[in-house]
Amino acid sequence: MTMHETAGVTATVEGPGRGPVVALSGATLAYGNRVLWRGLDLNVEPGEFVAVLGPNGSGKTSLLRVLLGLQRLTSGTARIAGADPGSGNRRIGYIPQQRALDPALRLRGRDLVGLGFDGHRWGMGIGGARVRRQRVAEAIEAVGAEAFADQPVGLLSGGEQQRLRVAQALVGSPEVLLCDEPLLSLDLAHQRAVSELIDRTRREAEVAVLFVTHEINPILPLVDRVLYLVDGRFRIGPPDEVMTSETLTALYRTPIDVVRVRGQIHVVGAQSGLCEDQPHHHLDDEP
Ligand SMILES: Nc1ncnc2c1ncn2[C@@H]1O[C@H](COP(=O)(O)OP(=O)(O)OP(=O)(O)O)[C@@H](O)[C@H]1O
Repeated sequence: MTMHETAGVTATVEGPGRGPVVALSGATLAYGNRVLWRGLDLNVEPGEFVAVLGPNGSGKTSLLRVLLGLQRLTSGTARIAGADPGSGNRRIGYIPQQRALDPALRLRGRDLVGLGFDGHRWGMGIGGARVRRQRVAEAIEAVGAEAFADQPVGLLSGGEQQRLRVAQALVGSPEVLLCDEPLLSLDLAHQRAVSELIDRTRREAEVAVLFVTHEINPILPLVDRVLYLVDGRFRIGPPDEVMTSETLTALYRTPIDVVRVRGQIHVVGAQSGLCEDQPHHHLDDEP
């Protein structure tokens, strides 16, 4: 797999000090009486990598849905890529939670990736079509998908489909990347490769990344800040501040131990469904 080339990602950067790419202020989301999160203030700067953690049902995907304009806040405000959610989607790359595509889907992988480019400002004149083809090819190469890019996507494995989704999200040179558990169903080599691609993209093109995950360890070195959601409450801060026994005990309101072993974080608690209860590596694994 060749992951050394960036997926032709050169987001339009309006210069230093252009302000947060994602801005939530006093944001509250409730379904009926159930409050997922309340009073959330979060600014994500260009190039910043924010991991969104929390147990099942804590509202991680709902946060991405708010930013995509698919779900209205109950109160507070949200802005993304300089616009209200739902109106600036061309500047947003989105990697949805893995869902197997219909096996009968005849669309080729290359065309799936191309959908991520369409609506782009270059339009579809002769030059535009050439640029589109080139950018799609670069994105496919960046995720190591050349070997299967011309096959119907419905026949590909879950991991192959997922790599094409990553390429689709990056091909339009987004300003912000919203990722919903993008490493799920990828083997370890491709987890590393996709993480590195996202990391390189955000550094080179100053793309802000919001990365929903149940497992922080594969991305721990990349994370600038963690947003940890639990039962309507949240904490935001660098991993060293949030991923501590004290902070998570306060957040879960039940005793939690955060153990660091060989550079990895393991969260241990009596309550089932904790964020890190299924680490990729056991504590006695070799590093
Ligand atoms: N439109 C809706 N109406 C009512 N409840 C909803 C709606 N959308 C989501 N929910 C509920 O809100 C809760 C949060 O869902 P969400 O998918 O955001 O959680 P999550 O943190 O991403 O969970 P997981 O880790 O399981 O993916 C869930 O209990 C879900 O059933």
